Amino acid sequence: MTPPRGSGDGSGDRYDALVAVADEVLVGLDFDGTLSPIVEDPSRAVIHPDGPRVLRDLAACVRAVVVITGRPARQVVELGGLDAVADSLAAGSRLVVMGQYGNEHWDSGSREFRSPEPPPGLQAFRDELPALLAAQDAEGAFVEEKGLAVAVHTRRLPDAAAAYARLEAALGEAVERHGLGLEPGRMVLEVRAPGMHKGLAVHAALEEHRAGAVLFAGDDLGDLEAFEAVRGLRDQGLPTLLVCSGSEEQEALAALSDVVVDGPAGVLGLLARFVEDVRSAQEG
Ligand SMILES: O=P(O)(O)OC[C@H]1O[C@H](O[C@H]2O[C@H](CO)[C@@H](O)[C@H](O)[C@H]2O)[C@H](O)[C@@H](O)[C@@H]1O
Repeated sequence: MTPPRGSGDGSGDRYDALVAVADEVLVGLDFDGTLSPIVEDPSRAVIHPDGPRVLRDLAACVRAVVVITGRPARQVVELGGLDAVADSLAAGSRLVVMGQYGNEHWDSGSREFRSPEPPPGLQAFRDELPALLAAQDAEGAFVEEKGLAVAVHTRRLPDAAAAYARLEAALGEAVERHGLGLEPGRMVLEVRAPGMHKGLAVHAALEEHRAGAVLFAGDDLGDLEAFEAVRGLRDQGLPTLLVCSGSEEQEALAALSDVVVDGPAGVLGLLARFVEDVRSAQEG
């Protein structure tokens, strides 16, 4: 099989190794910037048009497809049209969402949402936030309420990068005072409970689905721990493939990746091709 476009040293072999053990593969996918194109308004970040079909076909040939996202699980099910995808799944397919960096859970079988209580300290931080934004000349920042977290977006401010830099320092100090964690992302600073991250979510998913191989795709800093976890699994001998959904805005994952593709369209193109290659291998 031809290695995927943009592949670096050894990535063609890694891709082929995953095709060969497809029914053991856990596919972990970030949502924003990986399955849905980045837009200014987070409530409008719907899945790429090819997403539902590719997720359905992929789920039919791997152990499980797990969307591992910073978003609330309920929001990703809505923005991804995942209830409809779940309705269309072949018997035995598994589609899962691990929301809020692995703190929340939804799956295509039960369709139930599980979520813990918000972290202590979050309400006190919320109360302080308007004054913090005003002190940094960032009153216009969009504040996204996530239940277990609060995300401060600078994308729509006149000088988004400068506002981001000012807020990163100020929010960092407040977050520490309230015993919370700061998650930096693409023009977003998220305040949430410390402890959980996507690397732990990858390990939990691997165990839950008894998977023996991993493909993970992401685009942003919140995916770093997942990339590191997958590289650790590779060192232990598991077949793995790391896919970066490339953008000019965030390049941190490219050096850790086996394949860099062009945004969500590129990720879904690679996954569709993976499905085709698995089907060909099974037929022939
Ligand atoms: O883990 P993810 O699925 O990548 O979620 C991380 C954050 O994504 C969202 O923000 C990003 O997407 C927005 C819509 O395209 C964009 O406007 C924003 O600039 C991006 O950072 C989401 O709104 C956050 O809650 C997530 O934490």
